[in-house]
Amino acid sequence: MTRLQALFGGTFDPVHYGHLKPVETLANLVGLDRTILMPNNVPPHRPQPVASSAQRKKMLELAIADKPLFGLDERELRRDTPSWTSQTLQEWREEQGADKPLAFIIGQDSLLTFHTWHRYETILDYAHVLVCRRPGYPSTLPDPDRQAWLERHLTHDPEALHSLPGGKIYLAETPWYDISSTQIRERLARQQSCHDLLPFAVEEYIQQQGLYQ
Ligand SMILES: Nc1ncnc2c1ncn2[C@@H]1O[C@H](COP(=O)(O)OP(=O)(O)OP(=O)(O)O)[C@@H](O)[C@H]1O
Ligand SMILES: O=C(O)c1ccc[n+]([C@@H]2O[C@H](COP(=O)([O-])O)[C@@H](O)[C@H]2O)c1
Repeated sequence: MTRLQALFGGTFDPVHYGHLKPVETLANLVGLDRTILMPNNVPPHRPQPVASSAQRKKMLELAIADKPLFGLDERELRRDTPSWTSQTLQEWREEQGADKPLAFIIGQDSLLTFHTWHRYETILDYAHVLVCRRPGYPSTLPDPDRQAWLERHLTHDPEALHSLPGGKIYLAETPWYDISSTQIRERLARQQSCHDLLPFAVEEYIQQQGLYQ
């Protein structure tokens, strides 16, 4: 069987356990040997991050140094235009060939805004979308047409993710982590500890760089 490959895109300002831990469970649920974290350079739908692209990349490297499941993809860091996921996945699909099973990982909050993404409807032409649960966000879409769109693409069968190149949405039963980068930035600005929220090496780097003060 061709193995499913997955990219997990994000701003990662900074990376935290709410990114890493659900994806570790997701990997077991669907059979991912490797998950590639992909920091964006110019986030399409939000203000520019506080940390530079180089700092966000370094924090990711520190976070995954002892975790063989994870790799890093720097392709979006090499582009100065908005990091449109549809464009990135189109390029990735062209590199990988038409038949290879590919997936893009998002959290539930991203699924709720997915229909606002640039050329969102093309994303499923290039890859599956794997969704991790996130506390505080509803598990259904508010608009009936969008919910119908979701249901047309849903699969509950991880095998389908390996046997088809793309086109399916899988809602994974991953554990809830009530952690956000915003919460971490705010806590650090108030000199509060973030020990339980992100890897120690990342916290140490943040202190060293004087980030989020
Ligand atoms: N706690 C979490 N549980 C599940 N998914 C998450 C969690 N935090 C982030 N994600 C997902 O990871 C991806 C990258 O998220 P991002 O880097 O924007 O983190 P964030 O914590 O949402 O950041 P910010 O607070 O700055 O908006 C998104 O698809 C998001 O849905
Ligand atoms: O392509 C888009 O229009 C688009 C809009 C919003 C987010 N994204 C991507 O989705 C991923 C998660 O985004 P964020 O803002 O939650 O870090 C990240 O890779 C973004 O580049 C992509």
